Amino acid sequence: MIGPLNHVGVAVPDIRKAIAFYRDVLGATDITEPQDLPPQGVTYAFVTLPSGQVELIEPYGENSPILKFLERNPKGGQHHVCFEVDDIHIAKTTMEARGMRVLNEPRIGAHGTLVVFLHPGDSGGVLIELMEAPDVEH
Ligand SMILES: CC[C@H](C(=O)O)C(=O)SCCNC(=O)CCNC(=O)[C@H](O)C(C)(C)COP(=O)(O)OP(=O)(O)OC[C@H]1O[C@@H](n2cnc3c(N)ncnc32)[C@H](O)[C@@H]1OP(=O)(O)O
Ligand SMILES: [Co+2]
Repeated sequence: MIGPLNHVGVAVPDIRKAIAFYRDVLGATDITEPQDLPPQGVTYAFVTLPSGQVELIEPYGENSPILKFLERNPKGGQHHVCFEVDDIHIAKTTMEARGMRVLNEPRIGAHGTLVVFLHPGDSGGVLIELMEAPDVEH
């Protein structure tokens, strides 16, 4: 059921500084313009490296879910990993059946498909995002 790793999420205090680092120091390519995603409380941008994408996320708004993370990690840090699934609804019920706390109802994520998050307390301290793979026929 769990498909390929889609991206590694990195929380940052300043997304444009972070983009400059990934571009100028690491040579990232295909860098997207920062986009606000108010319902998810983040501003995000994707940078591409040979092994895949890094998603840079900066808090958006006072209720951003990453504000406390950045209070704990003021310079930013590795925040989550995101795996693709064919059907987010099946994935959600399967994860719940396997004892995972799913933190939200499926909602649109940065790639424009439905996503859910698993509570890191159930997944070895790693925040896991599941996203419905783009271009999957339903
Ligand atoms: C969706 C758009 C985009 C995309 O790709 O499409 C994104 O990925 S945006 C990513 C930002 N959105 C989210 O992270 C939504 C899901 N996250 C949450 O609901 C919260 O961040 C939550 C519940 C994971 C943590 O909330 P909060 O930090 O406010 O609660 P606590 O401080 O009480 O933390 C509880 C417990 O979890 C540990 N924790 C928190 N964040 C992380 C993390 N990123 N990785 C691992 N562990 C994390 C924290 O240390 C606490 O642990 P404890 O042992 O209980 O002290
Ligand atoms: Co993500």
